[in-house]
Amino acid sequence: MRLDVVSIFPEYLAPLRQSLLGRAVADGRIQLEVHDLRRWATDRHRSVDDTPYGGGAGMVMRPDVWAAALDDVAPAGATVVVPTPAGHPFSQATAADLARREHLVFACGRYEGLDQRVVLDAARRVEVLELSIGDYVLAGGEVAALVVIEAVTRLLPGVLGNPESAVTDSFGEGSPGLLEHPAYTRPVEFRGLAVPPVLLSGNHAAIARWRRDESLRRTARRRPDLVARLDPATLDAADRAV
Ligand SMILES: Nc1c(O)cccc1[N+](=O)[O-]
Repeated sequence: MRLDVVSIFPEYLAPLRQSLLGRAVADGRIQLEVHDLRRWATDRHRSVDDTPYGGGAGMVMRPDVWAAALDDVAPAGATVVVPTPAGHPFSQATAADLARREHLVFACGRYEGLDQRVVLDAARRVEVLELSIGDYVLAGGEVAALVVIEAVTRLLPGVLGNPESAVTDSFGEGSPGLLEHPAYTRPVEFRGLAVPPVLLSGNHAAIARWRRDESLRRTARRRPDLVARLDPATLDAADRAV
């Protein structure tokens, strides 16, 4: 997979060269290039934004600068991802879809975002996905791009240390639509808090049952919206008793 990220703050993307992803980049399993949007600015002030038509607060990022950048960085076949609070909700399913693509280009906006014609123009020749990672206000798209890139690249074969955890995590492909159960490690007692005895029992069936019950309880408490989406056919009698 090739990743290109365009931003006026390229240094924001430095975390992409750390940890497992950084190792995949260093050994060439993933190609990564981060671009400073101001490289495509044309005036002597290297400006990238302007006042909004129709008035209102804030500044809008200029279409000429962004279009020139995407013309260079997003060839035919690439998928352009625009992180924006107005985007389609990003989910694990979206991450799995993006993980199957060859070339992702992240257009990280600032201020009030990109002139909409940047999206409309790019969409004439490549797929453009406007995605939101959540209903809260960020200063720009860079942090959202980091979230999406991590969620996507950890699904790529050979990038994640333990492929199994990509399946068992909350929302992972192996997860039945439930939040992950609580996890414990040594010591068996810590500050007066003990590990649930079932986890020490060696009884794998009982451990699996406890973990499922805890997932159901946690999901019912924290994410009733996920419970409402569960397929009743996937719940057995023991589930219903939780
Ligand atoms: N929420 C938000 C934002 O405020 C700015 C850029 C991107 C996002 N987002 O992807 O969710």
